Amino acid sequence: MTRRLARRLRAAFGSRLARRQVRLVLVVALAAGWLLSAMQIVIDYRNDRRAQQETLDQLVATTLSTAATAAWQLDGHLARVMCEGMTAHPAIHGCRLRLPGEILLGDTRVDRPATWLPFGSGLFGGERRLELPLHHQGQSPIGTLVLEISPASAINGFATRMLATLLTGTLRALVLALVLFAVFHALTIRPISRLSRLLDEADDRDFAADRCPPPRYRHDDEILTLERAARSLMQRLASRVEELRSAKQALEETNRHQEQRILERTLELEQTMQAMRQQAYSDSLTGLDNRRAFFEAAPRYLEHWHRYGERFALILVDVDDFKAINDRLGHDLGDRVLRALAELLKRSRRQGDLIARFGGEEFIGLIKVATRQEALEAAERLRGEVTELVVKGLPWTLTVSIGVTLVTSDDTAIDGLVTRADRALYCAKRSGRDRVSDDDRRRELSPEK
Ligand SMILES: Nc1nc2c(ncn2[C@@H]2O[C@H](COP(=O)(O)OP(=O)(O)OP(=O)(O)O)[C@@H](O)[C@H]2O)c(=O)[nH]1
Repeated sequence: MTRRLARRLRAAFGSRLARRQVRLVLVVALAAGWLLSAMQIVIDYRNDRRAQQETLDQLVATTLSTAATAAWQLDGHLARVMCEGMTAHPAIHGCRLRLPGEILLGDTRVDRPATWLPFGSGLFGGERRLELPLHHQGQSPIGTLVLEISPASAINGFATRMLATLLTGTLRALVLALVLFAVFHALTIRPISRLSRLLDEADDRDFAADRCPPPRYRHDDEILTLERAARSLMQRLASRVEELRSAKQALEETNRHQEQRILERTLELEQTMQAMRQQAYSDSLTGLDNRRAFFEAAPRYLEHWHRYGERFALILVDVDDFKAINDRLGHDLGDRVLRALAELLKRSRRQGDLIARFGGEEFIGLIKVATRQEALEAAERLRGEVTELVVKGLPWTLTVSIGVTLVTSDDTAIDGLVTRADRALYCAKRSGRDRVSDDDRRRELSPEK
């Protein structure tokens, strides 16, 4: 219960608008309350003074004849009773009946409480003394009635009433402020606070799905209009956000699709380039590297020689009388012979060797060897294996001539090596074919047939 009340109070006074309104309402209500109290006090003061004066006048008027009788008859008892009656009035604190010759027939004084209102004497006049001459049947004065008047009790009474008026005025102002605040709060602050909370806390998806309940507000006024306008604005915003979200998703989907297509295209391109590279660097008939591939790769072999001291020999292998195979047995058989020879070269190739079709019926190779002798032996072995090749449709033994040259430290370009090997090959051909020749000795190494 207490917690609920505390929550309600927090909700009521939590907003800045509410706090500002409390201050304003308090100031206005207190100012109005105190103004009304001040007016009431002024009226009260005037009435009080008039009433007091009238009472005093009446008292004096009714007492004067009694005082005159007491003075005429020199009746001290009557004078005392009269004086005691006079001092019973709160404004009179002294009463004296004085006969000529300063003889006192009656003298009564009472103590009055002091006044605590600082400006009381100014408002009600200070203490004063009334000396009223007493006459009997129109004769010269037979005595004097002396009254000492004090405004203390009037001032105190007035002050007490003034305080009560101020207190009730303040209380009334506070109650009024509370009522005004409650009304303002119910009419404006609460719906505005709810609306601002609703706008603050709701998610755009809530607005899009119309999941936000409207604030409980039933008055058809500007606040309701504001709430409707805010709701419609938020709904429009929410639908725009939704559109943007879908557009973003569609864009991301398209991007993914495009990336996928780019990847596929790149792969296709790479495969095409690989195929083109393959075509550009390999011989379509035999599958060996072609002349271009050989000339691009060969410099690396020379570099190896110079950097690591690895030794190589260049060999040129040329089919003997190949024209005769073509002319007599047909071009297709010629092709088959070239393919069979290429297969043999591939089989006998060791790791690190570079073998290529140099052109026509000529093959070239950079083979790893330790010495010139080893190079010649390898060439010789190859030549022997060629003679054992069986090619279907070829009625005679296939032979090749091989030119060999060793790579030396002076060789910086592959062209010079090819020229040397070609010279050795020419030498082998001229010496009768089916033999190996090296460029140094310029003679065939194969036994004479
Ligand atoms: N079938 C076929 N023949 C080719 C190919 N390339 C070149 N030729 C033929 O190879 C033959 C080479 O003949 P030549 O240069 O006279 O050489 P050869 O007849 O072997 O004579 P030597 O080399 O002196 O023994 C020519 O007839 C070319 O047409 C090819 O790819 N396929």
